[in-house]
Amino acid sequence: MATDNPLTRSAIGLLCYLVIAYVVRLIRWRARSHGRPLPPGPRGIPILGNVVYMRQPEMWRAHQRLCKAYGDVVHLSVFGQHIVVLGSQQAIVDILEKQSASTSDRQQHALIELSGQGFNFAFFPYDHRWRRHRRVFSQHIPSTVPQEQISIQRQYASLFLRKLHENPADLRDHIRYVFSATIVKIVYGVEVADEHDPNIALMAKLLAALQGFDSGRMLVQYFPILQHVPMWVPVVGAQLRELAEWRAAADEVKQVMFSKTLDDVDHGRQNTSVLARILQELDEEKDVNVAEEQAIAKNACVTAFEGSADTTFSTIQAFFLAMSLNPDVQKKAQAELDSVVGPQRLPDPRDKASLPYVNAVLKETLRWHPVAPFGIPHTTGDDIEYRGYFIPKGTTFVANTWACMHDPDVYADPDRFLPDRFMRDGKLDPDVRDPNDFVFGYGRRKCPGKAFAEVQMFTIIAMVLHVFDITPPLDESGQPIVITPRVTGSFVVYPEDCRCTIKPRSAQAEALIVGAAGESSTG
Ligand code: HEM
Repeated sequence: MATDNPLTRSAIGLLCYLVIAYVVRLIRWRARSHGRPLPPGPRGIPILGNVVYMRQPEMWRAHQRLCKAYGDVVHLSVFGQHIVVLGSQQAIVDILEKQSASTSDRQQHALIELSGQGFNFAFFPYDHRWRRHRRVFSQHIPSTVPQEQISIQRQYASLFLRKLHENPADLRDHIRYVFSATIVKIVYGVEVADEHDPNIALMAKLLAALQGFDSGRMLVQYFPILQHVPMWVPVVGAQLRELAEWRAAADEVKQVMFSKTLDDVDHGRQNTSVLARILQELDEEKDVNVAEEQAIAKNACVTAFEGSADTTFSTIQAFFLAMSLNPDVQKKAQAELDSVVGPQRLPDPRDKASLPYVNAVLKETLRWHPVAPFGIPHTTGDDIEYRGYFIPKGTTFVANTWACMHDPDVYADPDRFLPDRFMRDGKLDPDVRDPNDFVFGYGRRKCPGKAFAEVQMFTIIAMVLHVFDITPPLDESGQPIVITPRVTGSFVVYPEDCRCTIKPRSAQAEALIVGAAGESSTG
């Protein structure tokens, strides 16, 4: 008989095992899903699933098309991982806001630790440890921005004006500098002199690592087993070496910046930074695990730096590009500043309520160029139901923030930069969809630096418009170069080209720039 053959017996045994495993899985799935289907979506290819939808240029446009074909809640599967694309405000609010007790988790993968990002609580699972980090962050960078932090933002914004005046061609470096230096001063109390300061170089390494982490090109993200491959293996070995450099950069930043602040505190030097305060409070507290609390403070501070430096850096580049492409908008904002603030002083955050059009410029910048077109994807920690569909625990939600910001039914002509769409009768129109409710994310994971970022970006935009004219860049023969707005990056995006010509609006404006630099104690 054929079954006497041990090979055949093993094959039959394996087959029986597979059939039983399949049936058990099916029964369990039925029990969990109660027969409800997954949301609709395109058919995938074996093993890879719908990977093609997760790796393509301008993925947000591709997802918008996907939602047109299948509806605003679309199921994809990539290497067996469930992904649900959310393509409308309704679906995002229903799932990420209203069910946020279940949908605030993050997908965990080997790359987070391997790339040195294990400290960043933006990537933590939704658990007790995340809550402790987030609480420390929100106590010290609260939603009502303290006056002391506003003053530091203003001081560095003034310095930014002077740097732009002296060397407008280095726009990008100045933007990088102003946001990095401000957060480093607020969080660690460390003064960063200029773009060439070693602290900036240190932080730049960390940001390069974050951008690499985001890029999706690291193979260990998809095949964690590859982390055990020897370094000499082509391609993977080179990636593992790169990851080791990123880890070293993250450890260095954490340690160097922490030690500077600790040294100030230990030697009684004046330091009123977030970290110094936390360390002083810990000194006075009894019954706390100081090492554990210090580790949380260290993580929260570097997370603040990472959360702040790139998002604002990208948004303000988009602002300069938008201004050089839209002279009418610029003139209108300048007219408002002239009439409300006048030529004798610079605007400041207290003018915010009296400058609706400048507010509209900021809103339109955030809408036109959402820096994180998909936010940071959430994951569900429980099986959930939506519109009769079953969404299993562990599903990752990709919320198409970009699509909500470019919905032609909400924003006519969405690719155009039109701050007027937020205005009615000379005031901000409360009935227009507010980009601030989208671009900073959703539910319990919503950006905790939102208020801080809004005040800082408003201050910079208002100050820049008050004293500078921004026009297109010129070529060697003095002719304007026409820039077509395009972005680079994947999960965080940056304008590909934001070159422009920046000149003081008048002699009086120039005096304000120079005078403002005198106000700042830095640089
Ligand atoms: C243009 C400015 C900014 C934008 C557009 C932005 C956007 C975002 C988005 C989309 C998320 C993910 C939210 C979610 O998971 O739903 C996020 C998270 C976060 N942001 Fe921001 N952000 C900005 C500025 C800042 C600043 C200035 C800070 C710090 C001072 C900051 C700190 C953080 C942190 C710590 C998280 C992680 C929150 C968590 O997972 O619990 N962000 N941000």
